[in-house]
Amino acid sequence: MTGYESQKETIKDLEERLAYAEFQIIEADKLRKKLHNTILELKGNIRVFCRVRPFLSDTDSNGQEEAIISYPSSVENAGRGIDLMNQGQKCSFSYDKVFDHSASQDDVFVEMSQLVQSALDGYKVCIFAYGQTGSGKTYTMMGKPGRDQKGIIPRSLEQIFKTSQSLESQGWKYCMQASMLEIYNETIRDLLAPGRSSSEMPGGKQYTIKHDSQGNTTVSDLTTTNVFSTADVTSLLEKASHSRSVGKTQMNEQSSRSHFVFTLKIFGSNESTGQQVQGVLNLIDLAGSERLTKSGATGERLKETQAINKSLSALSDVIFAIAKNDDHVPFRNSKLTYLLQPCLGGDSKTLMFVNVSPEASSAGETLCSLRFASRVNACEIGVARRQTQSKSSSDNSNRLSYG
Ligand SMILES: Nc1ncnc2c1ncn2[C@@H]1O[C@H](COP(=O)(O)OP(=O)(O)OP(=O)(O)O)[C@@H](O)[C@H]1O
Repeated sequence: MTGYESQKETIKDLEERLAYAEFQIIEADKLRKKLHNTILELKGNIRVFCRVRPFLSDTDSNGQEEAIISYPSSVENAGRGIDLMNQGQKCSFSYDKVFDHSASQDDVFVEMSQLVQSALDGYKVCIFAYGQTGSGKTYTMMGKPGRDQKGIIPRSLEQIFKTSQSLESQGWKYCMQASMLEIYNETIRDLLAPGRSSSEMPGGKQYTIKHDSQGNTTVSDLTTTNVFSTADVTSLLEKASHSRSVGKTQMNEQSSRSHFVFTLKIFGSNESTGQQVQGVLNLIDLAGSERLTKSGATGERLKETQAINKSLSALSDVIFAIAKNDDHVPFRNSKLTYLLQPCLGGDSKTLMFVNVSPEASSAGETLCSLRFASRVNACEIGVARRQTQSKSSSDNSNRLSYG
């Protein structure tokens, strides 16, 4: 064999190996999606992760804080159980995952990156953080500046953009639209409205929540912005955070007094297979649940606290109605529950974080949060459906189908 022929042979061999490797990647990706969906279906739709905040230096200045939280050592509850001592009694709970005070932002995100990924596959995904004021919801969802401190929202967006780029080699093209709103005193505020200041609302805007027959949610007059990179979303998040209503209570100086809802709509199409997908990622930082007596709120703050408590109790009414399989679920009793209706009552993949504080002074609040989370964990809301459309079906009809 001549040198030329042997080189040709080598190239052919390499090409065959490359084609096989590409085939294996596609097959592995299909398997990943299938396994992930099977796991979610087996687990039911609303999953619950619990995260315990570390003691903060000003709450444990002498290192003398009494430990009220411990973790069961049994093998079956490892990483899933949490025990709380309240008024001399031990209360035990278990969830899909429990993160102790030492869990890093990275440890937390690793556990949910597959869930985030499924928004790109055409699912509706909803992740929300619930818990007492100062228990770490904003830290979990948004995080702090610095690579290691970034929370779920920036990490999810980084992953979505990175993965969407890598899927380009398989023929996928994605278009993404972001919107951000807050619900403050039962009123929706558009955090990306041009020229918006925290004290004034753009006139004439209605912000009416609507769900269509396919479970897609829109809020009228809400600003939606096309985003092409993590940097685009980061600058929108900065804009939104300036607009957010932040007040001061005795519980947490930087306490967020509103529910914050970040929505990323994802439209994907594959030129080679003709497939189209439409996914949604909802990331929600709820306002803190707190008792009126404990927060020391008066005047405007008291009104805010009452509105927050009303919408959080509407959330628990909805969850309890779903858990009991009631015919009527009172989604319309608050803006928050009506907005979340497709996530709570339908076909999306929903994960709730219950954030808890470790201090003995918060034991009562922690017990309430853990009990609520157990009810949420027991809810089965149906099977998540992927919103996808193939080219052949689009020839006959313009509607998206679920599959
Ligand atoms: N896992 C953690 N590691 C380190 N610091 C944390 C952690 N969780 C929370 N913190 C810190 O605790 C404080 C309160 O947390 P955070 O603001 O996230 O609470 P929150 O539940 O969002 O409160 P609110 O309901 O008032 O918005 C912040 O200073 C935050 O940085």
